[in-house]
Amino acid sequence: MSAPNDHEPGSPAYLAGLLLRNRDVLVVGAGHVAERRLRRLLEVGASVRVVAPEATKAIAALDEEGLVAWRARPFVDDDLDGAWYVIAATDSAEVNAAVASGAEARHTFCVRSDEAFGGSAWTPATYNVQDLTVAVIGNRDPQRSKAVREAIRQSLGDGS
Ligand SMILES: C[C@@]1(CC(=O)O)c2cc3[nH]c(cc4nc(cc5[nH]c(cc(n2)[C@H]1CCC(=O)O)[C@@](C)(CC(=O)O)[C@@H]5CCC(=O)O)C(CC(=O)O)=C4CCC(=O)O)c(CCC(=O)O)c3CC(=O)O
Ligand SMILES: NC(=O)C1=CN([C@@H]2O[C@H](COP(=O)(O)OP(=O)(O)OC[C@H]3O[C@@H](n4cnc5c(N)ncnc54)[C@H](O)[C@@H]3O)[C@@H](O)[C@H]2O)C=CC1
Repeated sequence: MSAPNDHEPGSPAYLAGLLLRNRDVLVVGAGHVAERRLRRLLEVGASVRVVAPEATKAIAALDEEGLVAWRARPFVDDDLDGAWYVIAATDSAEVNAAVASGAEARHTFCVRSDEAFGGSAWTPATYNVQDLTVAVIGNRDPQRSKAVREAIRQSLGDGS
């Protein structure tokens, strides 16, 4: 399946602060990448549905606690209905492509975790200090984005 976008590498992302509180967010896949993103989505109050046959212990525990709604089965296209934002984080390129193309058809922003240009959004390296959120997006170099975030964290100090 071809990538729905045709960005040039290096084309900048338009950074928007999504207000996801109580908004439906779909996470497809429940492995370690999904787990990292879920934490952040829950911090901002999103209403998260997870679809995956298998989940990490931490995600299964969040489901038990009622903090996310996990459907223990493979993705189907209808799962995308109603979602404001989608994360495709399965270990199958085919499934991630199907998620991204279904989201594209619905004009719903979607991160494709295994192929940057196959989706319509990227996840920044982020942290919060008081009422400030710092987010860094690079060009497919997450380690660099992480390092820049840490440099900003140090320059601000934890409490400022
Ligand atoms: C394009 C983007 C789209 C997106 O997924 O949103 C993307 C894409 C890809 N990442 C890959 C690999 C890894 N990414 C991480 C980690 C992070 N990745 C994040 C963001 C982004 N990753 C977006 C770009 C943002 C930017 O460039 O600024 C962070 C910042 C945010 C977050 O994930 O929360 C978070 C660090 C934050 C933190 O820790 O705080 C690790 C480390 C780990 O997992 O421990 C690895 C393992 C290897 C390694 O270390 O490089 C692969 C290859 C996958 C494969 O091999 O198949 C692709 C696919 C591709 O580039 O096409
Ligand atoms: N963007 C990023 O930051 C990173 C991306 N990756 C990429 O993300 C992918 C996922 O990585 P991990 O979370 O480590 O994988 P993992 O193997 O821990 O988890 C994969 C998940 O996908 C689910 N899954 C498989 N088939 C499915 C289907 N048909 N429908 C719904 N869910 C399905 C599995 O049940 C499991 O929950 C990797 O293949 C890699 O390409 C890896 C590291 C970082």
